[in-house]
Amino acid sequence: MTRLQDTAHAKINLYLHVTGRRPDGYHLLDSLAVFAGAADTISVGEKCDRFSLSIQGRFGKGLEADDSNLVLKAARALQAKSGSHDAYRLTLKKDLPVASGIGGGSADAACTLRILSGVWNATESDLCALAEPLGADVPVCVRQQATRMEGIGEILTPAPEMPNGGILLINPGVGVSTPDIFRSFAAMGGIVQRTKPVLPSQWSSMRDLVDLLRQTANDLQAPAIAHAPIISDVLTAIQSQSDCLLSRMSGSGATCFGLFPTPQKAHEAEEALTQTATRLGWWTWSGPFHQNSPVGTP
Ligand SMILES: C[C@@](CO)(OP(=O)(O)O)[C@H](O)COP(=O)(O)OP(=O)(O)OC[C@H]1O[C@@H](n2ccc(N)nc2=O)[C@H](O)[C@@H]1O
Ligand SMILES: Nc1ncnc2c1ncn2[C@@H]1O[C@H](COP(=O)(O)OP(=O)(O)O)[C@@H](O)[C@H]1O
Repeated sequence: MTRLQDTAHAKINLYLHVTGRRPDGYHLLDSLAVFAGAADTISVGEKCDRFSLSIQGRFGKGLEADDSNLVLKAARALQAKSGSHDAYRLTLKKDLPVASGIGGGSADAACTLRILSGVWNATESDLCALAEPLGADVPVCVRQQATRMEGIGEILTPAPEMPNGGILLINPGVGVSTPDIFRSFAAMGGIVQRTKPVLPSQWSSMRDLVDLLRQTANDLQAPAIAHAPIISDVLTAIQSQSDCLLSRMSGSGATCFGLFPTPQKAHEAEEALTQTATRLGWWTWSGPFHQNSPVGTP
């Protein structure tokens, strides 16, 4: 019997500036993270002696359901914090590509914390404290709301809610390692001095948002293209769709996104690219941005 279920949404870095480096090697970032409707799903089933995980979904194959899985890591971290010996059968429906710059694993970890916080009455501040050691992207995924991320991802400031636009996501099926991309970033020249973007209190339209994004970049895009040149082809394919307002890579890649005036325009672009995507084995998704529901209400 399934007791609880929640969705772990794809995180999209609309811009990503690398602004510095900590003594431990982690990079300081300034990034506007938003969430797309595309998501994994996590379900909590029967109570049992030890946490167990079964994995389904298009991208489930190749992902181990062992102790390295961020779902189990998150569940055990919250169990330890709550002092409980209860454990549950967990199921992950993995519909987001793995190691693809949209934080699927981080979203899964945060989603697990949110669902189990309902079981153990953990507070949002408990979740935030547990999120940070699980990965730099996990804290932003706890709330799944438009957020400015700074530090290595732990300094979070609410950002204006997304306008009612559409987003197209394309992943060319090439897994990209985040540490490798940060290493290449340093090797290719490292930090570029940039003016810090000033975000408004709200966006009046998608065009308003895109005007600001045009003054920004994803600093990891060039190093990722050096690892996986196919990313350039994906960006060109998205940009060549009518009504595409902006195309860019998310995170450390290889998933790229296109912004459109409406979800319908994003669907039309996805349809126009169906043949290419099928021929080349690309994963595509189009639709609206995710609008958040509060923590604890799966
Ligand atoms: C680049 C970003 C941007 O949102 O997204 P993804 O490409 O992963 O989606 C994130 O910072 C990724 O966060 P996450 O994937 O959780 O990273 P972690 O597991 O904590 O770290 C993996 C490795 O990436 C490097 N790393 C990560 C984050 C950061 N701010 N600086 C880094 O240098 C480090 O080498 C670290 O060992
Ligand atoms: N539930 C999970 N989903 C995806 N990846 C996971 C998960 N648990 C552990 N991982 C590991 O985390 C790494 C980063 O995965 P992911 O979050 O999908 O990358 P990205 O943030 O680049 O999209 C993968 O290489 C994978 O082996």
